[in-house]
Amino acid sequence: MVMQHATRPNMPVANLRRARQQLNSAGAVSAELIGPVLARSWQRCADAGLLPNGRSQGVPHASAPQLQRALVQQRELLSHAEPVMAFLHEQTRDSGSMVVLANADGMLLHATGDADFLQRAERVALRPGATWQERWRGTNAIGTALAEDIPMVVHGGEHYLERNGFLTCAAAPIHDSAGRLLGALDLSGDHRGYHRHTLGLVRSAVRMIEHRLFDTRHGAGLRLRLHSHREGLNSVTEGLLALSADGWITGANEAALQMLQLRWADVGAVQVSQVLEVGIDRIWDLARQPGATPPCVAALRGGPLWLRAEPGYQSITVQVPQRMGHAEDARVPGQRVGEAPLMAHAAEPAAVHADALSALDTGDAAMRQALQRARRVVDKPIALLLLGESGVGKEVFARALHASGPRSTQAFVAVNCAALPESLIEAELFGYRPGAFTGAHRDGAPGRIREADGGTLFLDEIGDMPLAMQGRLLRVLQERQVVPLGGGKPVSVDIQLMCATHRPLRDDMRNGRFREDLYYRINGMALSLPALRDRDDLGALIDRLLREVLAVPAAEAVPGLSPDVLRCMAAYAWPGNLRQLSNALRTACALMEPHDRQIDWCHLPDDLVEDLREVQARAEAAQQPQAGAAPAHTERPADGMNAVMARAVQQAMAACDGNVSGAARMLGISRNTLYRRLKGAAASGDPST
Ligand SMILES: Nc1ncnc2c1ncn2[C@@H]1O[C@H](COP(=O)(O)OP(=O)(O)OP(=O)(O)O)[C@@H](O)[C@H]1O
Repeated sequence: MVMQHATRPNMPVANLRRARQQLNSAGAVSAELIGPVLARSWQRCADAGLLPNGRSQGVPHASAPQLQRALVQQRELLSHAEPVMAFLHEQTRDSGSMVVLANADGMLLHATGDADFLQRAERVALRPGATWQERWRGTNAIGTALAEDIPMVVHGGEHYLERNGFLTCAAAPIHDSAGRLLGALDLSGDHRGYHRHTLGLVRSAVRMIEHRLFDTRHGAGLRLRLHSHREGLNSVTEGLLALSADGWITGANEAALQMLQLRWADVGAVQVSQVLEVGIDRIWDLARQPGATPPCVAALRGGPLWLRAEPGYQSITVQVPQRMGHAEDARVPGQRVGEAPLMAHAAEPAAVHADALSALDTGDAAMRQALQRARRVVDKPIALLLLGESGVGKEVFARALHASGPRSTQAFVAVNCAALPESLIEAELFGYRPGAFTGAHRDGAPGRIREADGGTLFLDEIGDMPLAMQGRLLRVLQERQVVPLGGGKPVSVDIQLMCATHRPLRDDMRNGRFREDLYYRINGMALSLPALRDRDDLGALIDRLLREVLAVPAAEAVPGLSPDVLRCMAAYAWPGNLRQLSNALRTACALMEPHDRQIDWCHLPDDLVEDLREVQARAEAAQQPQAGAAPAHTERPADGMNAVMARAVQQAMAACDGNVSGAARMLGISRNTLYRRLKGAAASGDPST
């Protein structure tokens, strides 16, 4: 099979042709012909059953709501990548190219580039929402860079699928400061425009993104910048280390790992004094003298390095006015005694992140009370226990609290204790040393508790944790140290603990299913989140969820629900709570046609329609004097349709601050109809309207 397209000079077309022939006849390809990386990739594609000249069947493409969800999940990456992508596009403008960002699953999140090339790229689905994993698109820079976790160029005929042979692409993986793969950045263009500096440009852009992510995550704490040349400090090629106050390395970038000859598994497990000839006290001294000349110190496993230390905004000393409280009270966790926080900086993230908690307040009294109580302990080391039925939003609540607190720039690590097999929980939580057990990764793993160091550990479904593991967890919480499986030195950890369960944990404790000592450790304060059927803000909640799904700003209208549907929803028991409501609205948005003005029965998932129709039938039957059917679990007892409608009207009016037009839009009815309903309610003496 002969590929049509040219390749770059150092990969002879003849080699590619022979490698194709080998693959066709022997099912295997020789690394000598095309290099080990490409050979491995082609082999994976062949093993996945891809035909070089075929069309792949069933390639996944995200729907608008799925893409929206992926964008929300990766909003931090996106917010840092977008300006860098714009910059990269600026550098390559009019060269017939485009810049693409993909998540770790190879789904394209964002693309920008020259209009004519964007159009050509559309033809091979190089656009947001498409998946560019190797198994669907064959060897390509994004998919292969992610699979191999290395920066790489895939040029012309090196693409496994013939139809991608017109492209030349350079991509590099993006990592966070713990080494987790977040996605890849790619620059694609016509293969005739190949330039050998393209990969260098992409790598620099990725370093910029990783720098920005690092600063956001670790800006509050002590950091070191490293370089083998003094002029390299503060450039994109510098090494970055985040340090705990007592000198543990808690985050890094790849350059720092290379300079110090460390691996990602060493992050959280190695002290700075083990790799650099400098103690933590000297680093703190340097951090307090921002203008001082950077010193050059010996790296214990490499050449000398210039370094600059930065204290982070939590540690900078300023005078705190007395009326703001005692200086001691104003101290941020992790801050050293005798220092007070720089209020201007500390207040700034607080103001930004307070929105995360406020956004959860859509008017329900029980939820508001839980939020207010949580807000009071947000900056205190109090373990929080969130109680409530499945799907009420316990994890969403925990994330919002983390985002609103002083640890917001640090990790939020969620572990679902019910989802892990008992045999894996231990390794997952506590980490393990190389070779600790059969099947262990050869580099070992730091474990989720250490990944949460400096941030928040969220243990979901803690009630399902096996008793033996409860004992180990208790020891970690008491001693604030983790010992990885397979032995080794205990590693200190500083975590804010939040736990959640839908189980009656007190009962479990009384009948021996849950350790009493652990119960009191994790329950510094318990908050119960209301079930959706007990909330009185359904209208406002729906409005907020729709805005989120459709990414509509507050000032613009979102489609309303048909009055019929809303009435039934208000009377429904919602066994799956907010998860069920949110999924139903996502489905509805995906099924709406551009001309649909409101969400109606035809847009809802079938099983929900079935339940809601049952609610409707029972409510109508209840209005007939002789209809005696007992209400099913799907219906609120004694709710006639009029009462349901009155409540829906009341909620909509409250959500819109009494604005009749807004409430009518939310209910999907005309203003006149709403006035009629308000009048009717007043005449019938309904106190709620
Ligand atoms: N306040 C909210 N705003 C928007 N969506 C929400 C909110 N709360 C919950 N959801 C939706 O409900 C889903 C479930 O939320 P979450 O995982 O926090 O619930 P949970 O109570 O922790 O559930 P479980 O006990 O099953 O783990 C979320 O993925 C989200 O789609």
